[in-house]
Amino acid sequence: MYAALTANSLHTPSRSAAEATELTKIYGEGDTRVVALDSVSVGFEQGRFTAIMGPSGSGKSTLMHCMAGLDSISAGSARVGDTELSGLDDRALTRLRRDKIGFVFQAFNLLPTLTALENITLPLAIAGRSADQEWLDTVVTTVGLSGRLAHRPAQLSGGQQQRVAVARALASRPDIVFADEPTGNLDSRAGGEVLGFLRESVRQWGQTVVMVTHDPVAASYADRVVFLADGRLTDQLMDPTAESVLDRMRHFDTAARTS
Ligand SMILES: Nc1ncnc2c1ncn2[C@@H]1O[C@H](COP(=O)(O)OP(=O)(O)OP(=O)(O)O)[C@@H](O)[C@H]1O
Repeated sequence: MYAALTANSLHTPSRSAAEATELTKIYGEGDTRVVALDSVSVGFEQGRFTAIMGPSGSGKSTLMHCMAGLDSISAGSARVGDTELSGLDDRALTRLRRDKIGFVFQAFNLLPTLTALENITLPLAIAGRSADQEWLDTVVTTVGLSGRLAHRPAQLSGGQQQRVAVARALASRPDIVFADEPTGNLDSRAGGEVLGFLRESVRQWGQTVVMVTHDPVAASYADRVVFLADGRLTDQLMDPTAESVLDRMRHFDTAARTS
């Protein structure tokens, strides 16, 4: 039997790069009211790779979107670095996302008319910041894109496009990278490469990464997996392997069927 969580709370002992405290998100009202997150408390440790898992509809994307300032929160708080998100207006949230957060989405979200290099440096250009050339070279080399920088997204494979997206997320040295199903559109080899680069950014550069995934193999690249069910945190696993994640998921399935 796995240890039950008495509180809906998974705080980490050291300083968190981002933290939710009793975070609640409610969509709709009346008959359409959905409690997507129900008083969730969780910290995402600095310089660590955390995966968020759980069944479809359990609130994974909502948690990520609320923590990344992409969605408003209904109650409780969400903090990124020293910034409390709940008090921020749209302008301040945009600035926070631009300056502090890197994003990797399932659908790559590259601009088709720009080259790989232009896509990578676009967030910096929008922020009016010039790229740190040495850092950019390091990132581009690490993700294996040196020979592809002049290509447009349509001239790149899915795996290469997602590597551009990873380089774009890392280029500004953000406080935290949020990745939403980053390997969902990739075959296992390309997916493994992308996960390897995210893992490497944590190991080499102390990057903080938070990733939503359905895939136990993807989750095994993380240092820690937190599990959601019905908008609540149910468990966590440290130093996961694909087998231990699968095992935990089977346990939840059994518990759900017998409860
Ligand atoms: N914009 C919205 N309006 C209304 N309800 C929403 C909205 N976004 C999410 N929900 C609901 O909130 C709950 C949590 O959704 P969420 O997308 O966070 O789950 P998830 O775990 O990411 O699911 P999946 O794995 O299928 O992507 C679901 O019941 C969903 O229907």
